[in-house]
Amino acid sequence: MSGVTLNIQPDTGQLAQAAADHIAAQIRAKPDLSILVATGNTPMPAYAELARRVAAGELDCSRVTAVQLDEYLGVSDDDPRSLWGWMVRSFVEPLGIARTVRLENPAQFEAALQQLGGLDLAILGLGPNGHLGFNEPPSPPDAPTRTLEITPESLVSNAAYWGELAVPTGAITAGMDVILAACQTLLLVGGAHKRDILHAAVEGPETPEVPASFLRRTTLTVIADRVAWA
Ligand SMILES: O=C(O)[C@H](O)[C@@H](O)[C@H](O)[C@H](O)COP(=O)(O)O
Repeated sequence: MSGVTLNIQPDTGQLAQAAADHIAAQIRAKPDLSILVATGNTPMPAYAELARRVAAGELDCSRVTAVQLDEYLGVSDDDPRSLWGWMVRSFVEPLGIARTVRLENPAQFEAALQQLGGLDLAILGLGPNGHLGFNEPPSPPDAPTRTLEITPESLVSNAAYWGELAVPTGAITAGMDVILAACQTLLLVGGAHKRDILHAAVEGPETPEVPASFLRRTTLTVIADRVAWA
């Protein structure tokens, strides 16, 4: 079943609370939830709120499986730019998650997902160019898990994460096919600079030029702050 639920929050703090509520409710309903986990800046306050709830004994994530969404090519585990490292530090460890699926290569990843029985939830951020993970435009809905060159626009947006360090130019990403097969998708969007692309994703035509526009084929919840929508 597909359908879009739009949840507009007054500010980024309440966006994080609403996102944590949404994710926590799904974990309570299915404690062995399998979750595709975005890094990037937008979800971090929500992950911190989930970690607070775990530490307070309000939420148990010990049976959850965390699945890696994307990674730069040629970056070792101890490199500060490792997206695996970012996911482990921000989500896996603070939530007490024991099981993970790492994205190493397309064949390994697809086999691991099959063994897992698919994804229950995909937590996603929205690229300024409409990308999901590193499914850069143009990405059709059947774009598979693959390695690719990061677009100049995403190199600029990713530079904000790493200070003086250069952004690697290659990446591997879970495919559009993997994301769109998730039982539910959650798109987290904050900031006025995302307004146009958010409207394109939610209201514009479905097009490979805006990969996020295909999320409407899934059971999609968008949680955004007011400036990203108004
Ligand atoms: O980092 C990731 O996991 C994704 O590769 C990326 O798709 C990200 O979610 C968007 O680029 C939005 O990033 P922000 O949340 O930092 O705006």
